[in-house]
Amino acid sequence: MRNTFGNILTLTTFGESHGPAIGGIIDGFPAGVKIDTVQVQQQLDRRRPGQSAITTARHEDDKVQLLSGIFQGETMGTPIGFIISNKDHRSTDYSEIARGFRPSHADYTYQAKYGRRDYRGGGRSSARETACRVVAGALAAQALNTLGITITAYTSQVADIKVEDPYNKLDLSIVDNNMVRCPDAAKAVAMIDAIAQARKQGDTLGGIVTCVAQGVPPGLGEPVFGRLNAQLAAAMMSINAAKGVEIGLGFDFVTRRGSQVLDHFTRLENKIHTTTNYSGGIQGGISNGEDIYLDVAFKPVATLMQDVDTVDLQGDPMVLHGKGRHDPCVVPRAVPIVESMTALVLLDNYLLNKTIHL
Ligand SMILES: Cc1cc2nc3c(=O)[nH]c(=O)nc-3n(C[C@H](O)[C@H](O)[C@H](O)COP(=O)(O)O)c2cc1C
Ligand SMILES: C=C(O[C@@H]1CC(C(=O)O)=C[C@@H](OP(=O)(O)O)[C@H]1O)C(=O)O
Repeated sequence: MRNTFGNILTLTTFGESHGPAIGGIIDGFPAGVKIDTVQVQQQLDRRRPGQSAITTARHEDDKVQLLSGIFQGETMGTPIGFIISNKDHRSTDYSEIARGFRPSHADYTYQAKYGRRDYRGGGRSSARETACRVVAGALAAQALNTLGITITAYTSQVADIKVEDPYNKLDLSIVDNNMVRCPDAAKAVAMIDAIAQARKQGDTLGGIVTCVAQGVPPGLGEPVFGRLNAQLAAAMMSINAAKGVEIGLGFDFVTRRGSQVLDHFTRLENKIHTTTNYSGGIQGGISNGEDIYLDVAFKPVATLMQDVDTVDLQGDPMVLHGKGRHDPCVVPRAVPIVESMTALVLLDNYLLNKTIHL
């Protein structure tokens, strides 16, 4: 199992959902970046379980302990180690799952790959691991902020309830005004209601997180196999339950003619820009200086609070009785995770890029 992300800036994570702790090591982080640890904790609070009526009821305070690499409020250029305790695990919820496989979770594939698995809370396959990405992503975002780069994500769809306005017509400063993290207040109410209803029925919903990175200079990304869009897509698809990524117009390009979707050039304040941004800020795998925006589709959570037919370890039929504390929809908590993965990819590429002209 490869547990490390990145080229120059790397993140290695460890830990299982019901073990004593999770944590990570960030290597290659540049020296001299001022770190606001309160802001790192705030970002973790946006992801933590038990934060609202529409998330898992597992209560973790997710207080991060930064162990190394930061001295007198600044990064040292040395490895940044950190740890987060697991305190509210309830492993008895998983006694049936020890005997059988949840359809569409990772129980069967882990068993097939390793011949064993930590069934408690899904072990390593649990999205609990994403807390580590948020620590690293929050630090990366602070480095990017000093370069004038900002990253904001929000919930743009839950089931069939969709925000129609594009990101640049929305007020992204109000994303956290509601618990589903949707900047369209009316749609947020409908989304929250839909998630609450699904939860009552013991069911779950999917959704989309949209993310925008602003202030990215032209020139980030490796032009062939390491295309910036490929790296972003891989980073997003490494998030639990992510099943699709679109960059710029994405799949909507398919129904347009070339003449309708050219991003024409113009000169603005003595710099070359485009008048539209169908490309989502990336052309030829390289950032072009426009906003980078992308959508990540998340499937409905696999663990249902109802009886589910499955098979046991021998392949004989069995019924799983829905039990435990699970998210009825991952998107409200996926918002800071998508921001974090975007920040890690962009900072990594900034550090990788030797030819960038600023
Ligand atoms: C923020 C977040 C929270 C999640 N919460 C749950 C959960 O409570 N229960 C569950 O079964 N899956 C949950 N998932 C999804 C599983 O972790 C995921 O489905 C599992 O690891 C299998 O991977 P796959 O769906 O990518 O194939 C969550 C995912 C994310 C991103
Ligand atoms: C613990 C977290 O979320 C968990 C993600 C998760 C899964 O299968 O991904 C299953 C649930 O685990 P448990 O049954 O142990 O509570 C969620 O609560 C977290 O995100 O920190």
